[in-house]
Amino acid sequence: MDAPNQILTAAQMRAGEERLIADGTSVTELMERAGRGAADWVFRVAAGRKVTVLCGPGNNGGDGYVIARVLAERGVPVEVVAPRAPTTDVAKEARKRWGGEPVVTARGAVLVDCLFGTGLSRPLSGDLHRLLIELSYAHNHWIAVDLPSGIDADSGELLNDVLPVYSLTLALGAWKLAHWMMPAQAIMGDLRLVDIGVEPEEGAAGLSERPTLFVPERDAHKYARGLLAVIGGAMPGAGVLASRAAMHGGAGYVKLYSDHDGLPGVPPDLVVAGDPMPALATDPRIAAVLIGPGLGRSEEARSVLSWVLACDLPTVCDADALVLLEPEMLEDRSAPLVLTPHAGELDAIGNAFASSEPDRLEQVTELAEAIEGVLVAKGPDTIVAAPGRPPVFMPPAPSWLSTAGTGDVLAGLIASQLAVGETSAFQAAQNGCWLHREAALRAGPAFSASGLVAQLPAAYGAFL
Ligand SMILES: NC(=O)C1=CN([C@@H]2O[C@H](COP(=O)(O)OP(=O)(O)OC[C@H]3O[C@@H](n4cnc5c(N)ncnc54)[C@H](O)[C@@H]3O)[C@@H](O)[C@H]2O)[C@@H](O)CC1
Ligand SMILES: Nc1ncnc2c1ncn2[C@@H]1O[C@H](COP(=O)(O)OP(=O)(O)O)[C@@H](O)[C@H]1O
Ligand SMILES: [K+]
Repeated sequence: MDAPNQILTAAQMRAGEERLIADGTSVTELMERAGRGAADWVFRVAAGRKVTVLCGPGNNGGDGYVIARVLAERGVPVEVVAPRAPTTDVAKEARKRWGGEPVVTARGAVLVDCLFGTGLSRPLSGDLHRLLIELSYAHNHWIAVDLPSGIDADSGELLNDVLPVYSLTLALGAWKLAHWMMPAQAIMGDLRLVDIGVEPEEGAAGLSERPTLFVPERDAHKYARGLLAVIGGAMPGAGVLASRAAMHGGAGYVKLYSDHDGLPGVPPDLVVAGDPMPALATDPRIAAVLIGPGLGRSEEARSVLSWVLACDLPTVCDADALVLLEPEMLEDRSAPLVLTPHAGELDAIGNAFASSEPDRLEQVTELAEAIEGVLVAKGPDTIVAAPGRPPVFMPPAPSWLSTAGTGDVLAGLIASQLAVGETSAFQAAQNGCWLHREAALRAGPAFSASGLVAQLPAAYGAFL
C-alpha cells in the first residue's frame, strides 16, 4: 500500500513515527512538519479572518502551538485557548516558541481543534467537552487537526455523545482508521492528508484506489467478455434488478435463470432461461454466477444454494444466500467467492462461521479468512477484505444509496466484473463498489435502484 493510501491504527502510527525518529528525524522536526503542513490549510480557509487554536496537553496540542506560531508569522490574527498546560517536552517547546499568552475563550471565523489526537483514551471530561462545544458555536468553520477530539482513533466510536461536525479534518502523516469508519467518518467533513514523511507500514489497511476498467478487445464477442448466470428465486424482482445492473457492469452476456411466470420489468435485451442446473453443470462459457437476490429462505432455496456453490464457479453470494450459507457448503470449493453482506447479514455469517470478534474490521478480516473468499461489508463505510492481504476501505458513497434494491445493483455489478475475469475477485469487488458509488453520485437525490441502473453506462465511462 502506498504511504498516502495507507490507513493506520494509533499503534501503527506511533511505530511509523518511531522509525522516522530512529532514522534521525527529531520529534520536534516531525511536529514542525505536521504543524506547518496543517497551517497551510488553515491559512487558506481563514483567508485573513480570525483563527482560534484550541490546544490540549499532548502532542496534538503541540501541533496547535506550531500552527498558531506559523499563522501569526504570516499575519493571520490568531488566539490560543489552552485549558491544560502542555505535558510533553515537544509540546512545551512548541508553546515556548509560539511565545504568546493563551486566552480563556475566544470568538472568530475558524476554530482549529488541537485538543486531542490519536492519544485520546477516554471521553472528554465535562469542562473540556463544554469548552469544545462552546467554541464550536463561536466560530463558522471547524478544522480538526489529525482527528476531531472525542473520537477513538481505532474504532471510529464517538467517546462523547455530542461532538461538533467539522468542515475539514487534516490527517497528520497518515490516515487513521477513524477517518474512514462510522460513526466518526460522518463528522470529519472534507479530508486532507498532511505528509510528514511516514513510510508504508507492513500489513496496514488502505484506501481503495480508483480503478481503470476494462474495455472490450477489438475482436471481442459476447462470450469472451464473460457470461454471467444470475439465479432467480421466490421474489423475482431482485434478480431482474441485479441482472439489469450486471448488463452494464462489463460482462458481455447476462442470463437470468428463473421459472417465474410474468417476471416484472424484464428488458428485451435480458435473456431469461428456466432451470439453471443443466447449464451450470455443463456450459463452459459461464464465467460467473450470482445467487441470493430474491432467492428466498426456504429449504428449496437452501438446496439450490448448496448445489450452485458445489458447481465451483466464480460466485457472488448476496442477500438470502448469505443467511442460508453454511461452512460445509464451501468445503470443496476452489473458485473465487465474493460475499456482499450488509450489517445484519454480516452478523448471520459471523454466527454461521462462529466468529464473535466485536471489532468490525477485525471481524471482516477474520471472516474473509474463514470463507477463503472476498467479503464486501456494505454500508456507509464499506470494507473489502480478502485472505492474506490487508483490507481496503471504499470512499464514502452518497447516503441516498440507503434505499431498497441498491444492494441487488451492487451484487450485479460485482458479479459482472467477476464474469469479465480481467482482475482478481478482490479487485472485481472493489470495481463494483466504485461503479455503484459513481452511479449514485450521478443519480442525484432521491433516486431509486432503477435510477441507479440508468446511470451505469455513464458511471462506467468515468473509469476508462
Ligand atoms: N509523536 C509524534 O512524533 C508526532 C505526533 N503528532 C501529534 O501528536 C498526537 C498524539 O499525541 P499524544 O500521544 O501526546 O496524544 P494526544 O495529544 O492526542 O493526547 C494527549 C494525552 O492526553 C491524555 N489523555 C487521553 N485522554 C484524555 C482525556 N479524555 N482527558 C485528558 N487527558 C487525556 C493521554 O495521556 C494522552 O497521551 C497526534 O494525534 C498528532 O497530532 C504530530 O505532531 C506528528 C509527530
Ligand atoms: N448511508 C449510506 N451511505 C452510503 N451507502 C449506503 C448507505 N446505506 C446503504 N448504502 C449502500 O447501499 C447498498 C444497500 O444494500 P442492501 O442493504 O443490501 O439493500 P437491498 O437489500 O435493499 O438491495 C449497499 O451497497 C450499501 O453500501
Ligand atoms: K484534534
